[in-house]
Amino acid sequence: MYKSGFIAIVGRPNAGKSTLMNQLLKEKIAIMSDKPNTTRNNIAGILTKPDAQYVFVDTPGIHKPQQQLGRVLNKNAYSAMEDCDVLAWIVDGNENYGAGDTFILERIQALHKPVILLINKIDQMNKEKLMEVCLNWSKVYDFDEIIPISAKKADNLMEVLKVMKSYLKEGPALFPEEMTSDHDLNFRMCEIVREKILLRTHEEIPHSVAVLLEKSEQKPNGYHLQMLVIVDKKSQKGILIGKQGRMIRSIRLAAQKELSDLLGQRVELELYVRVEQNWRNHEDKIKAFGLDEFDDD
Ligand SMILES: Nc1nc2c(ncn2[C@@H]2O[C@H](COP(=O)(O)OP(=O)(O)OP(=O)(O)O)[C@@H](O)[C@H]2O)c(=O)[nH]1
Repeated sequence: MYKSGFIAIVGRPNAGKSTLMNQLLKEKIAIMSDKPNTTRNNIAGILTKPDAQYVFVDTPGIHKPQQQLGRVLNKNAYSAMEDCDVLAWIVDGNENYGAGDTFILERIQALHKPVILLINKIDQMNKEKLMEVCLNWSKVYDFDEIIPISAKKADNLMEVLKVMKSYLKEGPALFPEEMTSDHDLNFRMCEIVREKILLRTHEEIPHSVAVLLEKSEQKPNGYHLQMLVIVDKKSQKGILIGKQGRMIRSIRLAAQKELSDLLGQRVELELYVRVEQNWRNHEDKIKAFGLDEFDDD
């Protein structure tokens, strides 16, 4: 009996959603960093097995929004939750239950869908601690399943797939077998650049950056890409460029390397930094940068 369906991966920022999805798919679909709210769009990763097709939707970490962008990100996440067959709520086992979890719990309760709790980062816990964490979480909600995992070490992920499958519907594959993501190449290329920025910057900058592809051209000596990096303050532009252009160069070289791997050929990347004052509070700009996936809601 073949099964297929959508699994929304939800959780607080930094819980490990993208790591989990990339591990399950054995391919880098979503970018990762230690900065909260790395993921902005709902990213579908598709895993096709002989007996089932799993369509994972990696949602932006749900959080109390401070800006218009935050509200849009939450809206993207909620929409994925409404459309899925089963919810996988991933939590960082090292973190205590907090206000951010109540926020998610309220949403989950309203949906009446099967919920699998994944207690992540067990590689950082001993057995006693893990037992205590499982017990504490079992009091929070009547979860359909609780599975301790380490997304990073790919620990217990076969069990996760087995359990998820039991909640999928009987039916044919929803996407072609060879497809691993529903995001196009341009999006993935911009995300690679954004990841390199996130890995090198701190505080407000990671949240203030958007990356747009301006031009892509196939030339005899490889692929030429021009990308625009948008920040929301003039001071951030200076930081991103760095002393004698060192920071932007380091971002460019790291991204260029990964882009070459992705495209399987030589890549020449040009980066420009532009200030769009306070863009995260302007709905038209959020839409223009492709971050509002449901702008007709
Ligand atoms: N030790 C350990 N670290 C992990 C594990 N899973 C994820 N991490 C780390 O936790 C951090 C956040 O992981 P992400 O996968 O980007 O988290 P996310 O939930 O997608 O975050 P947002 O995109 O901000 O919502 C990264 O530094 C990961 O390397 C794990 O199983 N063990």
